[in-house]
Amino acid sequence: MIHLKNIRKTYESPGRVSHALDGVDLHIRQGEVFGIIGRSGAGKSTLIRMLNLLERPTQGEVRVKGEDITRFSDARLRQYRQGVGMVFQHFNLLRSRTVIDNVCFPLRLAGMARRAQLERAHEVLALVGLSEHAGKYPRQLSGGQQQRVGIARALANRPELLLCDEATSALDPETTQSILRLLLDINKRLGLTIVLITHGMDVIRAVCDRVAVIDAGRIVESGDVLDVFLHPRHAVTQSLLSESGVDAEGWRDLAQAVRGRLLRLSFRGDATVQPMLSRASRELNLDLSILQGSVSRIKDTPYGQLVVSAQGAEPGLEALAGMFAAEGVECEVLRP
Ligand SMILES: Nc1ncnc2c1ncn2[C@@H]1O[C@H](COP(=O)(O)OP(=O)(O)OP(=O)(O)O)[C@@H](O)[C@H]1O
Repeated sequence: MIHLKNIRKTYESPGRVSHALDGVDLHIRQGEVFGIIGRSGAGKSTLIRMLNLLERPTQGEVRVKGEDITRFSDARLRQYRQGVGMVFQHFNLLRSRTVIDNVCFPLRLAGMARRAQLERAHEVLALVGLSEHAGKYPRQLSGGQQQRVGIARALANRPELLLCDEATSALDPETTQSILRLLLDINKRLGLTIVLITHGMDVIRAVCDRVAVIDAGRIVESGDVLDVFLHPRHAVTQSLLSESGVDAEGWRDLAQAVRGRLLRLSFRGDATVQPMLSRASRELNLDLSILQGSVSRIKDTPYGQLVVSAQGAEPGLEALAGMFAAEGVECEVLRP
């Protein structure tokens, strides 16, 4: 659906040139939830704003359904932007307008008649669970409710693409989860494509299908969220994961203290709940001990990773990898 090709964005101020984006290539598929994660100043906001041209690239193409939107006329761009909703970290609601008027705002800009505006606004308020708050002012609502208004406003014009600029960063953990559930529900029910930026891996894990990690204006790693969580390659990805409690390397401190072969096992889906360790121990006559492990979910898919030491006779050790492979478990030898 969206292809970013060799995007560069340079900001120049007296005595300083800043390369906010430095040759970004990215492909976002129709109907997916795509996450862009990186540290502060990495270029996330600049990147997401390329998708509705709130920022224009210094160089490169932003292709949406085959067309380079950087070449659109002003009128064409206005029309394109009506098909793109945006949700902001600090909600950006009009404080002096009621909830319903905030949601009507983009519909009014699009030239819709007042009656139709109200009808559509009530529809999207129902979708985000705020029907009974239509006549209130933003200050009368909690942060989570205000963000729901922001989402309703972004959906009013029936966009095909929803951009979320740190949409949950100003919210507490519980409210964050409820907003993320709402975004997932919208993605499934309306089939719209969602692109979000965040600095938290928990957000990526909860809602994204695919992820790109950005650092100093470059995409340093990208792929299916499961693959990136199970096999992070870049140091930035590894440290972002370890900050969110997914530490793939913690076993190293214990490795000296145990004997035997060290294996890293990666499970996904049904394999996560199979009693494979006890079976391997029983059938191959091995002693297995766990040095590190985690089991969690990415969207609806359970996944897990274990580091185990295996001790026993050579034939049993040799058969172990094959037994795991037959069950769809990846087995990596960390120490022979
Ligand atoms: N209008 C601007 N003028 C000059 N430099 C800018 C401008 N906007 C962004 N930058 C610079 O571009 C780089 C990327 O900024 P950007 O806001 O995209 O990062 P970010 O990853 O979204 O950071 P944060 O998480 O802190 O919002 C930074 O070095 C920033 O200082």
